[in-house]
Amino acid sequence: MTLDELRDKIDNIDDALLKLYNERMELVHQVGEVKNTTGAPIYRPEREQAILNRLKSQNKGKLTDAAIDALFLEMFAVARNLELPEGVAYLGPEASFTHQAAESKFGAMSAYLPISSIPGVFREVKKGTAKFGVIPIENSSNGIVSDTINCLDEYDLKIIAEVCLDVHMAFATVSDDITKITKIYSKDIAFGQCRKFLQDLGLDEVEHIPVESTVKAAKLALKDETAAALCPAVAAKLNNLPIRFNNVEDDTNNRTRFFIISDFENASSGNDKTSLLVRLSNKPGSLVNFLNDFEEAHVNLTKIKSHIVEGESIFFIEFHGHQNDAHIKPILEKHKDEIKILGSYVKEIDDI
Ligand SMILES: O=C(O)C(=O)C[C@]1(C(=O)O)C=C[C@@H](O)C=C1
Repeated sequence: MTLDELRDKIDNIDDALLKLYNERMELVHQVGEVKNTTGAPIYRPEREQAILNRLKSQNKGKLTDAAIDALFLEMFAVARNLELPEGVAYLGPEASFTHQAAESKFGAMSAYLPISSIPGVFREVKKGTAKFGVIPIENSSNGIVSDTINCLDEYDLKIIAEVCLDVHMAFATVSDDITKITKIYSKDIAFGQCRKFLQDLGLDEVEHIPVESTVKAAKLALKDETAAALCPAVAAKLNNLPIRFNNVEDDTNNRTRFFIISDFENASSGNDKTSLLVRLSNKPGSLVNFLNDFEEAHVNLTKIKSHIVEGESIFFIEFHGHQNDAHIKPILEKHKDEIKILGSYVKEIDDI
């Protein structure tokens, strides 16, 4: 076939797709009307997951699972915005890793609100300025984010989804001579994550200047020929700062997990994870007794981390399953005075 013939065929398919998209959006609009009468949430991660699973299992074409995710998640985000435009608050600034995590769930069309602190994200969701909040919960190198645990404890909001992102750093500078670099801007945590790279290039001795965000680091490096920034590639691109080296972090498996919080509870998807905060009495064996109940019910515990809130020790616990599953509900009921259920949500990863 000639190029023109191939393009004619593509045009025909695009016309058919447009018609189908509009037909689908018409139905989505009707779903929105039904939900409006009952006050049901627009975002249903478990329904989206079920659609994706069904499509992937019947897929016989060139599309990979990741490609199906990319196409359909964007379409769901557009659909949700047509049902009811809802804001997304995230730990900013723009181009932060949390922003990327937010965009991976809420697509290009959502109204985003960068917030400068984790408690600020919780406040804005609680007030209703935004329907959803996106915050980091843990990083594979740096562990649990205490601010997020504190806020999950303090606020009556639910975890409704998790997102996991590979965290890659770029070394970006306007200088084309690395030996002229006298200072590097980044977030304090990032210098430690890129220590070997800095040593290898003889940049461990130059001044390391910690700033609030890697986006700010990119902005500062842009103004100074003797400076560089360690920042996500998107932050460098957003500021037109040339990237000299990509993926400069020591641990190339560096990953961060994020939570999406809102004011509603998910229904079961059949592939869920649940997060809890647990305050146990200060008696010998109380933790073992608590955990035994999960073992006896064959519940797979995936995480247990102790955390101090105002001098008091609490546990952050996660397990596979939904809080309403028949084998889990009785355990949560038995311990209801000791636990705070933070949410059940579609399991994206087994553990970070
Ligand atoms: O099924 C629903 O509840 C819908 O609102 C429709 C739809 C979709 O586009 O298929 C859109 C948003 C929800 O998150 C899940 C699915």
